[in-house]
Amino acid sequence: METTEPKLQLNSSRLLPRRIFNRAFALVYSAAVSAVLYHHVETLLRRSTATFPSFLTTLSILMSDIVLAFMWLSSQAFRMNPVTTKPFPENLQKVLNRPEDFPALDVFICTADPYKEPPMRVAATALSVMAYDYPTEKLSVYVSDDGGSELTLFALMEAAEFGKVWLPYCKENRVVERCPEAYFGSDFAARNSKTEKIKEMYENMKKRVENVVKTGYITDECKSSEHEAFAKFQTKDFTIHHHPPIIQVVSESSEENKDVVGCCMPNLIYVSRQKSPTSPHHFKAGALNVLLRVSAVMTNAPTLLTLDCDMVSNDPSTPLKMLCYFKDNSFGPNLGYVQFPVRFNGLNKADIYGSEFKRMYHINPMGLNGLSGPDYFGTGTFFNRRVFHGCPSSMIVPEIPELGPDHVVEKPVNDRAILELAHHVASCEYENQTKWGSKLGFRYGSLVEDYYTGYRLHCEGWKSVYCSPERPAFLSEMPIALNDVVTQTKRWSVGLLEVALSKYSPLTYGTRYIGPLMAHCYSYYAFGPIWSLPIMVYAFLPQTTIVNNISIFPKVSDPWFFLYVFLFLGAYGQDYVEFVLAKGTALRWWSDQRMWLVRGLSSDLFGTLEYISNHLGIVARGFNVTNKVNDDELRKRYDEGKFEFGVPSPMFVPLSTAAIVNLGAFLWGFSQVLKGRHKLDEMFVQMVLACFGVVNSWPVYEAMFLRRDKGRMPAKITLIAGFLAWLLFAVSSFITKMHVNVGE
Ligand SMILES: O=c1ccn([C@@H]2O[C@H](COP(=O)(O)OP(=O)(O)O[C@H]3O[C@H](CO)[C@@H](O)[C@H](O)[C@H]3O)[C@@H](O)[C@H]2O)c(=O)[nH]1
Ligand SMILES: [Mn+2]
Repeated sequence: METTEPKLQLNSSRLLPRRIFNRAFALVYSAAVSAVLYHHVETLLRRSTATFPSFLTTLSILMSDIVLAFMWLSSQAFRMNPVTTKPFPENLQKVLNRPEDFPALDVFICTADPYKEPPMRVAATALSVMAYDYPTEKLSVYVSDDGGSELTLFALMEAAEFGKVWLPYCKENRVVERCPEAYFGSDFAARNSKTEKIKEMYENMKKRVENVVKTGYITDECKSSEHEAFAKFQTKDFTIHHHPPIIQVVSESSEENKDVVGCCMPNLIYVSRQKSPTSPHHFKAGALNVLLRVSAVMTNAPTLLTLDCDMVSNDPSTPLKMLCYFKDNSFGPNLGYVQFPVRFNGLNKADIYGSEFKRMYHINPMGLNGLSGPDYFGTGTFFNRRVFHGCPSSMIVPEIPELGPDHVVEKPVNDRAILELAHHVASCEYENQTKWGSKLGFRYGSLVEDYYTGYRLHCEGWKSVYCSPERPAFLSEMPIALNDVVTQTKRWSVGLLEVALSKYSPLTYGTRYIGPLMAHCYSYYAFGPIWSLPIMVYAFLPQTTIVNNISIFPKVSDPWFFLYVFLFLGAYGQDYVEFVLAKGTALRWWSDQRMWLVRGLSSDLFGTLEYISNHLGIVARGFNVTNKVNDDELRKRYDEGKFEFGVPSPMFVPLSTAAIVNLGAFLWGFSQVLKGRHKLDEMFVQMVLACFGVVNSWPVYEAMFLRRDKGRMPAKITLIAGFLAWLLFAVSSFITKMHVNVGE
């Protein structure tokens, strides 16, 4: 009898048992949601004869609850089929044992501003992936520099030199932290003379790079042999917004370029695409498309990895884990990308800004795993290059054969003809009258090009996998000042609305192409900015009515009251349980829900306004790059768990006003109850909401009245917020009195 070799399992998937509970709960909860909506409509019809303010109040509550119900419904799609997966790289090694068996891998790293994104950090990211446990001759790292800065190029040249020592050292000593900064700062760093020597080399290189960044130019003695490379930046009229394409092979994978033990080095290529004030450059998506083309011409690896410049590798075996999916035939040829989670370094204990984004980066992707797969996070993603060339069943032929996914590159990266073509495909005009950005490559039209591209790929029929190994594959950093945080999420809000309200809206186009469940998942994000409406209403309306002695919710003895209790505790309870099951702490959960409220009152609201003004042509769209430089004082305050206000940002006004309004309403209501003028059972729901607002606003009060450090709330914002709160109370009581008088 014929014996077949047992097939080695490359990965396993597990359907989470909680789906049964989720489905049952969704059924019960949807009955409760319908009941409450019915209740509102009924009240509204009854009140249409009542005074205008009370009609308006019920209408606002109804609209808010419709939004909450819609968001709740969309979020259920994530809960129907959660799946986790696990790769088995040890089995893969038995299948692929010769370097030739590995597919080539092109890594894309994007940077855009040497002052917001320190070149040293970009260099560390590049080094951490150059040191992957992967055949070096198969590995190419491309750095896209939208900042068009010689400082970044200088840092990469230094990194390439240091890499010749660092790569063999890592492999010899089986170092896991292959970002030198992380390794030398950790307790795992070996203590011996060789390590000390390498550490000193690293420190010296860091000093050189940081010095150059501080002075802003590269002195002649810093420049090694590559004089001519820097000359490209010194041409007349060179600016960030206007310059020719610059492509520089910093380190070449060749016989001549070896590390200190004689092994081949990976390719490291610097790319700064051409910029011109008259051509749209489509931000990061545009940069990635240039990298797609330049890399196609130079190496054309079938697998790609996209990384933000601040996302260092934390596990050298990640590419093997990725191959456990791409090499597994059961996924079929439709597997488009493998997404690893975004995890963060240096968050404070309570993660005050909810920077972990547990729901977006961890809980929801597990839910998507049981459908067509996770959305694309923009970083930490391995792609099959083929996805950028049309749907799985029919390939779109590119303008020139060298850009096709099957094209074989036969010349070295430094070949003259290759370099010439690479410069050509990195020019501004190249994309005119082509399908790049619409049918080819990363998609244009949204500031969240990652979300949008992933969505369009799913619509074309590609699938994806979310793989979250125990040891984080990558580590990134998050902004630690509130203004930076909400500026980042404001950009996301604008980008999401651009998708939600386009002809590719997940609700319409999505439902047609990816089915209702996936479409709801994508809608949940796309329409996310409308959280702002119910949050604004619930932050101000019940509070204002307390002060005007109007009861707007069922009283405690009313059976409808219990419905409210169930809806509130049910949603919060389920959210809490999921958060804790995803290894969250109660403290971090609290911060997470608070940030949801903060975003509703700042970035979601301002993002919506920005979207509207972009649309009307009042303000130009822009990608505001997140600041990645923080001073020590700010870091210290963050580590102590203090919110950083500091700057007089307009985005702080609504949340400061809400803080004052809630406190005012709560104190006033409480005193009225004590004096017997308010009946507590009639005002109970409103008082609970105001109290909830007060508890959530605690850091705002501290920043307004108790703190003296630089991160406190600017007096200007406190004054404006105080005035607005007063105005709200005054106007509302005027209207109420007027209508009472009219009614009499
Ligand atoms: O014109 C641009 C603007 C940005 N970037 C790069 O894009 C990356 C992300 O920018 P960042 O300012 O860090 O934005 P974040 O909001 O932190 O990034 C998240 O959101 C972005 C979409 O808004 C995604 O592109 C990112 O992958 C995702 O991590 C960085 O490496 C930038 O250098 C460019 O290359 N060109
Ligand atoms: Mn970022």
